[in-house]
Amino acid sequence: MSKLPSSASRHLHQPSRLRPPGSAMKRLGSDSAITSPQKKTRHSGDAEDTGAMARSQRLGGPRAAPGLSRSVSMANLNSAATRNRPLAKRGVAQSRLGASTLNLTGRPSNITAASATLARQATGAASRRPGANITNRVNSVQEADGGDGAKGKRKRAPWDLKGRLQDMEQVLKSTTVEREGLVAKFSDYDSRIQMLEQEKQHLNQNLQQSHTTSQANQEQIDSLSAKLNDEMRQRKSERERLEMNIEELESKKSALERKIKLLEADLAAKEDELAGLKSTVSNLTRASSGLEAQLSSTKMLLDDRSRRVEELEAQTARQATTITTMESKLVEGETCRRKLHNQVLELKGNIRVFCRVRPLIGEEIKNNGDTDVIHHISFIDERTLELCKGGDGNSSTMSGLKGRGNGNLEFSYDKVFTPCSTQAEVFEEISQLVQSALDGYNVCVFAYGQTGSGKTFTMEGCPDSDELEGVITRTVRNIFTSMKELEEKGWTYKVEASFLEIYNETIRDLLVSSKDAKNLVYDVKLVDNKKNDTYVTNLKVVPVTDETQVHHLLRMAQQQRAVAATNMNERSSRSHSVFRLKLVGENSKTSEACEGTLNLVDLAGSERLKESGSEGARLTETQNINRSLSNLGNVIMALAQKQSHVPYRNSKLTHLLQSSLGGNSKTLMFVNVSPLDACFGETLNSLRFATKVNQCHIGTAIKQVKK
Ligand SMILES: Nc1ncnc2c1ncn2[C@@H]1O[C@H](COP(=O)(O)OP(=O)(O)OP(=O)(O)O)[C@@H](O)[C@H]1O
Repeated sequence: MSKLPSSASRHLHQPSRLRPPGSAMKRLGSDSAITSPQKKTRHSGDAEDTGAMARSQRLGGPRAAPGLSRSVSMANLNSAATRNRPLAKRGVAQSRLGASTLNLTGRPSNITAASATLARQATGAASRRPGANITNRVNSVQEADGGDGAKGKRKRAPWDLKGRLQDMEQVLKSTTVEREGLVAKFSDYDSRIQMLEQEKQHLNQNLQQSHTTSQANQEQIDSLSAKLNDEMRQRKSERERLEMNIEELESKKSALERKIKLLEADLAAKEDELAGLKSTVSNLTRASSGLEAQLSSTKMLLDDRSRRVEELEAQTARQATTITTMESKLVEGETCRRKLHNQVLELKGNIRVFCRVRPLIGEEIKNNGDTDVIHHISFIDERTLELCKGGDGNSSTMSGLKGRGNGNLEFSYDKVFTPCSTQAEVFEEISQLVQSALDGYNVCVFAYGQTGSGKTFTMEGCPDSDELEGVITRTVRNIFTSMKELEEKGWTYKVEASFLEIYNETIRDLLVSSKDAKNLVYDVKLVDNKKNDTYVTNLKVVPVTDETQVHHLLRMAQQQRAVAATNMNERSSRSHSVFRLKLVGENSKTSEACEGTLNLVDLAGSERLKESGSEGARLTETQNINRSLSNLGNVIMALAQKQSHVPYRNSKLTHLLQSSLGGNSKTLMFVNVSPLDACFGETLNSLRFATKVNQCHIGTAIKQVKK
């Protein structure tokens, strides 16, 4: 009995020597926690413990202490053994086993509890008196026997001390035996406890070792974890970088894919183009071979042509010689032509008369019964017209006029233009005459007729219409065109223009404004007393080189002309206008030179005084006009009759035209006739005057050769 407390107390005081089992178990648990499925079946048996150990070893964790599993196995065995023992004995054994097991499982509270139980049992056994215990047992035996009735012994009577002593001895014996058994068991337990202690120490050492190993492993795990974390961070950043790279590459890839698609489309187009070009190249190759063949044939042809060219060049040289000869002949022919031309004109007469009847215009047609038929004038042929006036008895008595006996008068001139004649037709007839001025002749064309008969229309025309251009404009163009043509024949000309008017026997320069000409005196003078050539003092003479310059001068003169209204014509020109071109030519081939003057004169109206109804200033105008016109007739008559004195100086007009009316000039007079029935008398006067002029033979025109 004394051993039990010491043993129990040893157990009670030993836990301090033990490493806290919880920590070991925890380590094991933590080690084995990696394989949690095994943890669930951990306490199911030795095999499972062995498996756990094996797994623990495989995992590299601390090996489970063999003693621990052994103790557990033993505890299990003991527990199985105690199940077959009597209940009283089993309690002590269980307590011990429980203490042992609990020590191994490392639960200090359980150890304390087990130790307390053992202590209580020991204390209880020690504190109980043997006698009392035996008495109790005897009593309990007796009670049990009494209770059974016939089976057990009867309860001893109080007086049966001997019986009772025997019972007590018997109980003592059995108690002693039991005690001995217990002592043996205790000693057995002690030895087992010692063994377990050793085993525990061994386990603790193992545990310590495992702990150390575990710590090292933990450190290793920690460092590995840190490394792993670093590695993972690096991997993560690397992955992020790679993902960014991938994204970038993806975008690049998609851009490249788009580019590839574009390039593919481009490539397809280029391929198409290439195919087209290939076919073009093949076509061109075929064409080239054709062209090469053509080229070789062309080369042959060219050689042939080169030979031909050489032949032609030789021929050309021969022809050039011929041309030079021909040209010299042509010049001779031109000189001859000029001679013949002038001979023809001389034969025609040096003063010629053209008659022109203007058409009815505007209101005149209406007043004529809405017809443009002129009743009193008949056109017999190109040179003859007939004036018909019933009851005009004077006509037949007029000298020089043919009468048909019906009262009609017939007038013949070099040409008669009807109202239908155009400006171009009129000019056609005088173009050869004006060209004589280029040949060195003095030419004078003047228009005579009553106011409103068409003199200005004939000479100047309508400036705004090419079709209605008059004689002056067409003459200027014709002269410049002829000058150009004559250049080929060696002729070069200098042309000078002047434009004047004679108003009330006063000369006025139409190329100078009235303001500029204010203090200038214009007078007609003879260039040379031996000749009839005249000039006008202070008159502006403008050198001209082309048609445009002359047109400019004509426009200027037109503005300057004095135009006054009269009863006969609202635009009646009350002055004589004289446009003069001086043409000086030289022939570089023949060394010929010539000087001609062309006078284009628009005379003032020739109406009679009593019919014009003029008074005052207008009367003076008319008188001056009539005087100059009648003097013109007198000069022509004197020339025709070859009188010794020709009254040129009686009027400014005849004085100015002296050289153009004399024997060395060619003169053309237009007699313009009004179609109006009311103008019959004036028409008759004009036609009579023209007839007189037409009958004159002034003389032979002389070419003015410049020396
Ligand atoms: N052949 C013609 N064809 C058409 N109209 C014409 C013709 N001749 C003259 N005329 C017209 O008759 C009118 C008078 O003509 P113009 O002015 O030429 O007469 P004139 O004789 O010059 O008169 P004046 O002596 O008063 O200057 C003008 O309106 C003119 O346009």
